[in-house]
Amino acid sequence: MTMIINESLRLYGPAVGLLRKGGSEVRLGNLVLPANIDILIANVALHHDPQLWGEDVHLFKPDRFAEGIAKATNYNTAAFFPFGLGPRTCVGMTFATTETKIVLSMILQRYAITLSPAYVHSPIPIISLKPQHGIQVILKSLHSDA
Ligand code: HEM
Repeated sequence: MTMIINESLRLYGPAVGLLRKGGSEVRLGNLVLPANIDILIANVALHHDPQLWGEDVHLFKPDRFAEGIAKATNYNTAAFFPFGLGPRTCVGMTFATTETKIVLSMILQRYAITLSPAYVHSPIPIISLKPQHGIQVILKSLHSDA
């Protein structure tokens, strides 16, 4: 389940970018960032970069994470950060992933889920990334008494 959550966060993480404000002028490789610059770090771009993830970057492949995040990213910390990076990293990260696992386990113990033919794949960033037309699924009870 961890692999599935990580792959979902890679392709469809709710936070598509992080905002930072530069203090003083700083040199980053060939770039000189002036003082007081606003910076948008688009993690969504890095999560979809074929140079980091390979030509199948757009495919949903949880197996990428079979040996953990470090191996999946080739030990590149800046390749995958759905919860941010550094001292302001998301304080709800463990809570959010644990809650997701509990809720998914509870649903999957009771229902088989298939995607409805009505579903239209259209992720859209409106503050956070969300499915523009919702996610229509069909739940089939696994228990005859439910
Ligand atoms: C899948 C769910 C979530 C995602 C993808 C997410 C993502 C993020 C990201 C990208 C940041 C900014 C980190 C940075 O600037 O480096 C952040 C900050 C934060 N998140 Fe989350 N978050 C999630 C759930 C939660 C939950 C459930 C809580 C609270 C229970 C939470 C509380 C916070 C707080 C308080 C901050 C600000 C931390 C700070 O500025 O020091 N988040 N989150």
